[in-house]
Amino acid sequence: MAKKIVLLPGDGIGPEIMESAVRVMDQISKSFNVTFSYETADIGGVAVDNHHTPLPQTTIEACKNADSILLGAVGGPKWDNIEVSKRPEQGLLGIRKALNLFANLRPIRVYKPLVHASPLKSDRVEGADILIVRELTGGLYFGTPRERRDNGNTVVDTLQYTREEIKRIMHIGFQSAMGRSKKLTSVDKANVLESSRMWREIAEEVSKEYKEVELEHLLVDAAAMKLITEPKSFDTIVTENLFGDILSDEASIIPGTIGVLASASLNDKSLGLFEPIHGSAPDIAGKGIANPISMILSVAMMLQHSLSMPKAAEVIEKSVERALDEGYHTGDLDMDGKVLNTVEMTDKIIEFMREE
Ligand SMILES: NC(=O)C1=CN([C@@H]2O[C@H](COP(=O)(O)OP(=O)(O)OC[C@H]3O[C@@H](n4cnc5c(N)ncnc54)[C@H](O)[C@@H]3O)[C@@H](O)[C@H]2O)C=CC1
Ligand SMILES: CC(C)CC(=O)C(=O)O
Ligand SMILES: [Mg+2]
Repeated sequence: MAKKIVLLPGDGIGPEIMESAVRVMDQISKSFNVTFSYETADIGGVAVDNHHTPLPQTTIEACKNADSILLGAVGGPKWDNIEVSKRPEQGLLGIRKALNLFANLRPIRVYKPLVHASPLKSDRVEGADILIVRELTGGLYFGTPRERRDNGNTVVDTLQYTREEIKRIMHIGFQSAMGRSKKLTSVDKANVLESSRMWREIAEEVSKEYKEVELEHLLVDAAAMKLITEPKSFDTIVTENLFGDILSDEASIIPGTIGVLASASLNDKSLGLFEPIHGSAPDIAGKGIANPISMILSVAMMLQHSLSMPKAAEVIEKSVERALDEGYHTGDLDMDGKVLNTVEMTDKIIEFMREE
């Protein structure tokens, strides 16, 4: 039976790189003799324009009935000054909450050809391989109250976590570390924040169930520095929502561009949403030059984590690596070789997929 994939292209470069994703899926379909059926739905700014809300109920329903979901990106200057509940970003936060996608996996791998694309010294980045496990449905992005008070002269955001929310993401952190090199760095700000002190306590508690995993704690400010100075000292990182958001964008310096970083957002069932870690890149939207690799590797993560097709995921990863290895890249990467646009880069990757 056909696997039902909901496509949420969103805004800015979202639709441009989603086209690449669908072409790659079509190739997988041919090579592996599987059928995908696609349903496209609105989210973010495009949904505000078409439905007056960044997350229409029809989009939530389509996602709930899907085998898996791909998302491009949301947001852009057009919607920066509308009322908060209608901001495109609320659509993304809303779908994460509606589907309980609490575990966000953000791998940072330096493909060999990217070693010299990084602004960091190559001996620091060669072989770096990090997985950031980011809590995705709690913390500052969701806590209430969040409001202006005192005639607009005071502002409140709320950082709230329950014990259960921390425990479940900690288990994902430890389980991920078990499948890798058994080292887990829990990142917090326990010298200042009560929420971080509870985070650290729970990390210690849960670690008793994973005796083989070496657990270390790192304060987020020091972690931000060490990620750049010693990226290879990390294996798996587990952290709360805001810290994970910031640290993963920072980590894009390691492979040299945010345009190659993909992610999986998973719940406790088997449903997942797969998306690049970057945003809608309004500065390059409409020019056809976005790097499609972040989206194409999100397809690979979907095949791996959601559709039980690890071989197909491998074909995509190998083809991406080969394209980069042969010098083909988009303009966001500072490396030797041939600069291609989004469509040409996708063509190259698909050409190599056919040869796998
Ligand atoms: N998951 C999502 O949908 C996210 C949405 N946003 C939204 O996106 C909009 C723009 O946010 P920014 O802060 O500019 O972050 P951004 O991630 O969109 O862009 C940051 C920089 O990275 C570049 N970049 C990003 N993706 C690229 C790709 N695939 N290829 C080549 N270059 C790429 C952009 O051109 C820009 O210079 C905002 O409205 C923001 O709220 C931001 C982050 C995540
Ligand atoms: C709501 C989003 C714009 C948050 C974000 O930047 C992300 O998830 O990477
Ligand atoms: Mg972000």
